[in-house]
Amino acid sequence: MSNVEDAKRAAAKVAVTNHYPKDARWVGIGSGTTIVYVVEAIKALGVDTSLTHYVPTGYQSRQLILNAGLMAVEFDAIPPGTVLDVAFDGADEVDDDLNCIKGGGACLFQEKIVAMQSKEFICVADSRKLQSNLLSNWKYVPIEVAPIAAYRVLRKLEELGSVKPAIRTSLTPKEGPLKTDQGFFIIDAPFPPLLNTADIAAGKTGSGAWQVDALARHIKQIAGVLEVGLFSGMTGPQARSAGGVGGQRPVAAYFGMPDGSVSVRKAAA
Ligand SMILES: O=C(CO)[C@H](O)[C@H](O)COP(=O)(O)O
Repeated sequence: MSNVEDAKRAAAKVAVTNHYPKDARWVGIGSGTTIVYVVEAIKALGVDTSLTHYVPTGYQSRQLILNAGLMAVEFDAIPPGTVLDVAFDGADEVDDDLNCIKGGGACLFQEKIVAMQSKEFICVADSRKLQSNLLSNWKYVPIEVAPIAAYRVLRKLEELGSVKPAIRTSLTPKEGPLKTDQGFFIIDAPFPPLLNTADIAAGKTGSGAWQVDALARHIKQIAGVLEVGLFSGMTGPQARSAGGVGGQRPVAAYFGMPDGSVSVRKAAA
């Protein structure tokens, strides 16, 4: 087992220990390689899961839930008014404000609606994802788009300053664009590193540098965009005190470090 895998497992264990309610009824399960260790940690708790509904964020996530012997309930089968107790997910990068880039695994749309339907969204990752600013190590924003609008969206992204945005292609021997679980395309749009709130407070703007929320809003406004892989704005508790349900930004992010420790970033209340 590599150090990175050990780090993911360690972070998942601490995140689940700290945030999994023992009487959970509705739990969001994200996508990717790290979430596998979250499900492992949930099973290791040894709590009764027979009445718990696990809401997947895509095909891989659903298979993970089913293979663990847990009950999978698709997002559109959640009874009206139900708020998930918690959602766990990985991330491609997390900044000082706990804004995230997601979508490396092409599941960002379902990941966002599950996070936003949850009281608490918890992020689990390894130290490579821990950065002060988004787009430092991970170089592009994944964006889910309607296939018919893909070339128009590419041009609009260039107008926003993206250099060489590209339609993601399939990793399989089948040539052509990768299709998401919605049958949409993913565009990967490189931008320069984004500004965090400390940069804004310090008056740092930088040429062509976007603030996270502002870039997310501008991309979302392009007709043909289903969802943007920038998770920013309110946390779940903030959204609920504003009369909403949940937020896109995690309340806490856990990072497995190379020395075996787990580093935690928590959102301000
Ligand atoms: O956003 C995602 C999928 O759309 C994943 O959560 C993200 O890519 C992290 O994956 P991994 O845990 O394999 O590093």
